[in-house]
Amino acid sequence: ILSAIVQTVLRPRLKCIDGELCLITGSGGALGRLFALEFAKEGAHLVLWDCNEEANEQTAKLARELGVKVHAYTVDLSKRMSIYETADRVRAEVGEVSILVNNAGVVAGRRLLDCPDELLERTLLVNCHALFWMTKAFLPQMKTTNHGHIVTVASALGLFSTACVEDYCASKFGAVGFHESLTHELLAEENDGIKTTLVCPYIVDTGMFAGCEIRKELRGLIPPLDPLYTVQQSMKAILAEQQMICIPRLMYIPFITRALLPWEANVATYRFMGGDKCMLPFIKNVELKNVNGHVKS
Ligand SMILES: NC(=O)C1=CN([C@@H]2O[C@H](COP(=O)(O)OP(=O)(O)OC[C@H]3O[C@@H](n4cnc5c(N)ncnc54)[C@H](OP(=O)(O)O)[C@@H]3O)[C@@H](O)[C@H]2O)C=CC1
Ligand SMILES: CC1=C(/C=C/C(C)=C/C=C/C(C)=C/C=O)C(C)(C)CCC1
Repeated sequence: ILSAIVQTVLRPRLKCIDGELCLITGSGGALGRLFALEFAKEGAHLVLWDCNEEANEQTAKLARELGVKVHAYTVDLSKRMSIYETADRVRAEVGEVSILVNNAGVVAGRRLLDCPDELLERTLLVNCHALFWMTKAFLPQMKTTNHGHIVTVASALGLFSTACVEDYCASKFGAVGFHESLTHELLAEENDGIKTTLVCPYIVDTGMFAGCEIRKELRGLIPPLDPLYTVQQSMKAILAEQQMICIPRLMYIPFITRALLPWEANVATYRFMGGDKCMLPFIKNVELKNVNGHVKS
């Protein structure tokens, strides 16, 4: 506890990652692209994985302009063999990855009973199962050198839940459990040179949860996060080798009260803050998008 207090009060030393090889999944997306650019600014060479080739190439182009080596791969993270085959290619064509940022994520955005099974399954495959295959592919080499870092971009919804995003909450609670168990394993085996960081943001203004909102009066108090701010806070935590970060810090409160308060008290708080129905406008948005082919505000 004392060490945690000292680390909070004093500015922690940030590690140098110049020349390290960093793999980022979902690097064609909003947060993935910003992670790529922040890691590039720190001098890390990049391996970029995304299913969206065009968006990924755009990220690669932006990162190359910062003077680092970048290799982009098109991969479907919902397919185990696609992950293993691409990992083999990375090892043969680029080298050994020492920083792994598991950032790619999806959400069905439909009510459970209206949602095709495949869409629910995809959320678990991309947000949770892929963590197993990525770790199995890249941890062995990190273990041989006792050096590396595995970052899991989960969510505040991996620490507490809300209504109508069962697929997403299940996958992100899974990601949090995976991260914690892996961290304990590395510590128990004294692989103390391999660090882990869990990133748990609240709504980020990237469009992924467009429309998701809490009670109007409270929106000023807990506004959606700026994507760059989210990534910069995450970077600080990663470079400080911090085990976990909630963004904003306020998100530690529902995480703690979930365990501390009786269920009914949590339900009352959700109702009061508009946390109970926050996903309904988001789901409406997805519905409109599916009907019209574009998102309406
Ligand atoms: N935005 C938010 O409010 C929050 C997001 N997060 C988490 O942050 C992470 C990044 O989110 P964000 O940047 O907003 O999302 P984006 O949708 O902008 O980026 C996700 C990227 O992952 C790609 N991707 C999706 N499925 C696959 C797949 N099967 N194989 C390979 N790549 C895939 C997407 O491609 P395509 O676009 O083609 O689908 C996209 O480029 C996610 O894990 C998300 O859960 C956490 C908290 C809040
Ligand atoms: C449930 C709940 C809240 C709302 C949380 C929301 C709206 C979270 C959205 C997170 C997202 C979209 C994460 C994506 O990964 C409050 C008001 C904070 C506190 C009361 C309980």
